[in-house]
Amino acid sequence: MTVGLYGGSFDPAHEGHVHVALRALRRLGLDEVWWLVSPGNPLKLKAGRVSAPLADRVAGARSLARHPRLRVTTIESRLGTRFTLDTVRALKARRPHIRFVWIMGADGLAELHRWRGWRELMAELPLLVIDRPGYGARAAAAPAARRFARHRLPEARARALPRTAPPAWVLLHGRLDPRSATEIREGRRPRPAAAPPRRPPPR
Ligand SMILES: Nc1ncnc2c1ncn2[C@@H]1O[C@H](COP(=O)(O)OP(=O)(O)OP(=O)(O)O)[C@@H](O)[C@H]1O
Ligand SMILES: O=C(O)c1ccc[n+]([C@@H]2O[C@H](COP(=O)([O-])O)[C@@H](O)[C@H]2O)c1
Repeated sequence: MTVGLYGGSFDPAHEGHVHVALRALRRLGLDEVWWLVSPGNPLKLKAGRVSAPLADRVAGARSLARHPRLRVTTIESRLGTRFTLDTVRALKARRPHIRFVWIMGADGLAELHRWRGWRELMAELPLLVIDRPGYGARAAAAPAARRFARHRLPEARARALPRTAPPAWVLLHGRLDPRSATEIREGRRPRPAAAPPRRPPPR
């Protein structure tokens, strides 16, 4: 079984998140994508940023992630982990038969070198990066992209990513989604409405 781990604050969740999760599901042919609603992004906590309560963020994500292969979870709060490296190691130990892939937007790759143990994380599981307006070039030139340049797979080989030994990563270009939680919180975009159920993706 192959599972994409999609970590985020989801404060609030929006259609950009659904776009990322469904692209990952389809391009990689994953069995499931698990949304890991973070109890607190360590970098945001350090900067003193306060998020909405976890239960509210989970409820918002569930109202959007209406697809049989998308699961919105509170795994990190249940495990008591905050750093992604700890979460991934705990999940791999508990579910040794699952092939995990980490999923993030291009802004995440641009910042990855600020995460605790980011080099070790790259050695734990493959990474899928989905391009995002304004971040593609920064991501491709970021310290993590340079450090792991020789482990980058071409987009055409994205489907092989879940079964490729880490470190391995792909930056997927293509249709971009401009939505962001910051804009929604600042009132520049309306809050997302609950979406109707979706049909399963073509396999
Ligand atoms: N429109 C988007 N396109 C690509 N990736 C996205 C998009 N929106 C969010 N992501 C990715 O989803 C993950 C979770 O993002 P997060 O919950 O922080 O939302 P956000 O819109 O980036 O929020 P904020 O504006 O508060 O930083 C991150 O890896 C982020 O890069
Ligand atoms: O492990 C870290 O040091 C780390 C630092 C920053 C962010 N993360 C994770 O990155 C994911 C995206 O966070 P966010 O707030 O940008 O949506 C989420 O799962 C965070 O826990 C992890």
